[in-house]
Amino acid sequence: MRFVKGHGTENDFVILPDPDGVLDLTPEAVVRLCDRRAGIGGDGVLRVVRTKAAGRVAPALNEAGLGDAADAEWFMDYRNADGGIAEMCGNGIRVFARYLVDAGLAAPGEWNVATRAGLRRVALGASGDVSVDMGPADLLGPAEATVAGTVYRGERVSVGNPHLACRVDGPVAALDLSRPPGFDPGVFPDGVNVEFFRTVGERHLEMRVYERGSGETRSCGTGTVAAAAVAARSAGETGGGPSEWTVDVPGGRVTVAFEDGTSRLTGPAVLVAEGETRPGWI
Ligand SMILES: N[C@@H](CCC[C@H](N)C(=O)O)C(=O)O
Repeated sequence: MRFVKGHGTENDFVILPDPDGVLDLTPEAVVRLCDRRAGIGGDGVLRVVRTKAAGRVAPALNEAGLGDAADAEWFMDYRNADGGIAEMCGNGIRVFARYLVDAGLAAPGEWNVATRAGLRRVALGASGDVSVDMGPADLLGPAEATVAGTVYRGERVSVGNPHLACRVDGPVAALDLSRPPGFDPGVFPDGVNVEFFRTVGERHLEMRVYERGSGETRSCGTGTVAAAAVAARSAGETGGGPSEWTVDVPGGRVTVAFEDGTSRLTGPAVLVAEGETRPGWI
């Protein structure tokens, strides 16, 4: 099985080129690939499938209107490190787009990628940062997370996938995220990605995240959009006007811009290695 390894602000992925959707990518195989000691290591897997073959790997979604090759040539089949499926990945889609250009499967420019959350438009050059139109960040009301016995009030946010973005007063580095934050499973029946953020300057946040299905990661693109959306609303910037936020995460920095009811995530996407798994290992 051929693979490429890449990351976006150190949120790292095993990329599996599978244009015809023929790999038997079981949850167990994903866990083995993402294992940092016995496998390749990663926060998730990005399977690269032609949209016209996506019916093989995501049949229900395809029937619900994933789009077709005219809308998006490629489908991002994203998996968390625990083998579970997620709707969207903001760092992953940048790495996915960089891989396609690097492999000569897409040209630099602007085009759609099909995801389980719908189509997302990426913009990238021959090298450098990648921008993604992430769609609207929907603020859905208050909820709580618990870390080491302390309750943090936050906001439920949908960026295609579920988030709980909690503002904290002190440095995010002080939080103990060695265990999963507690949350109400009645509010989040499918689990949730929990962000903790603090304002460190004008339209400038620092953030840490505990991801559903992957644990604490060095960055979460959809999470940065969720945190910036909550911060923008607190700053009274809820209209269609331009509002650009810088978000520092342990693995680097991204920017999140809101305009005309949508959000744009911009940040690095780096490919670091490629290879082949040993026959029979998976
Ligand atoms: N790291 C990703 C989000 C990946 C999916 C998430 N763990 C979930 O289960 O929703 C990002 O960069 O957005």
